[in-house]
Amino acid sequence: MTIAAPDLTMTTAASLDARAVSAWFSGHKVLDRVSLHMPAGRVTALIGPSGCGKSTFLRILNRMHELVAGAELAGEVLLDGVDLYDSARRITDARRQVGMVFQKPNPFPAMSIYDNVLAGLKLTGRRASRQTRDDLVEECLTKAGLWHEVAGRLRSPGGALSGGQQQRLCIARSLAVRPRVLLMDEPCSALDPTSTRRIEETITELSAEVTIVIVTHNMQQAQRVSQYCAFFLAEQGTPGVIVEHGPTEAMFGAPRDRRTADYVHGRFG
Ligand SMILES: Nc1ncnc2c1ncn2[C@@H]1O[C@H](COP(=O)(O)OP(=O)(O)OP(=O)(O)O)[C@@H](O)[C@H]1O
Repeated sequence: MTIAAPDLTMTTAASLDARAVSAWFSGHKVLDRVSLHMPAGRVTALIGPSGCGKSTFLRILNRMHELVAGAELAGEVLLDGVDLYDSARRITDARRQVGMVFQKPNPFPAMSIYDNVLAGLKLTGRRASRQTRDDLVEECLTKAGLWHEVAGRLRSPGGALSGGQQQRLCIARSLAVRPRVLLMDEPCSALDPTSTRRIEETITELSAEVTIVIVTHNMQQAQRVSQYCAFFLAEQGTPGVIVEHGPTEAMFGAPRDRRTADYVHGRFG
C-alpha cells in the first residue's frame, strides 16, 4: 500500500489571524470585514444566530470557501503570521495544516476503522512502514478518545460505529495529518448528550497541541470548552460582523454589548 509517511516530529499549535475578511456568494455579501485573533493552543468558540456567517468564516480559515461556485472573499488569513492564501502555498498544504471536522460524522463507511484514520495521508503519496502506520493509528485514536473502544476491531468498517464514535473517528482522521489548527463546525449537533460530553473532553485534551476553532449553537458547550469566544451577528439583511469577542468568561459574565448579553442569555437566536 502506498501511503504518505507521516512526519513524526510533533507539530505545534499555530495561531490564526483573520484580518478584514469579507465574503460573498454570487455577489451577495455575507461577511463584512471580520477580524479575529485565534490564539495558539486555545479553543475559540464562534457563536451567533443562524445565517450570520459562522460556517462561511470557518470555511475561509482552511480555504474551503473558494471551492464553492460563485463564492468570493477579501482580506487576509494568517497562520502563525504567514498568509494562508499566498499564491506560493498549495491548497493541500493549507488543508493539511488546518483540518476540519463537520457537523455530521463523515467516515468512509465501508473502509476499516484503521484505514479511515490513515485516509488523509494518501494525499502526499510517500511511504510509511507498517509499524509507523500502526503507531499512528493507535496514537490518533487514543487522542480522539476512541482507542479503548475499537482496539480489538480495527478491521471493522467505520460505518459500523455509533454516531459519537464515528465523530471521534473523524477527529482521529484529522489528527493523522498533524494539523496545527482543527476547525469544528457544530461537531456535536447530531450526537446524544453522552457522546457530546466525550467529544468535549476530547476537545479539552487536544487543545494543548492543536488550536481549535469551534462553531456551536450550544451556549453551555461554548462555556465548557472555550477560552475565547466571538459573537457574530447579521442584522436586518446586512452582512455578518463580529459584535464582540474576548475571553469566554467575560463574554458570558460581563458582555459589553447589549446584543451579546441578549444572545448569550437566550433572549434571541
Ligand atoms: N453555498 C452557498 N450559496 C449561497 N449562499 C450561501 C451559501 N452558503 C451560505 N450562504 C449564505 O451565507 C449566509 C451565511 O451562512 P452560514 O452558513 O455561513 O451561516 P451560519 O452562521 O453558519 O448559519 P448556521 O448557524 O445556520 O449554520 C447565509 O445568508 C446563507 O444563506
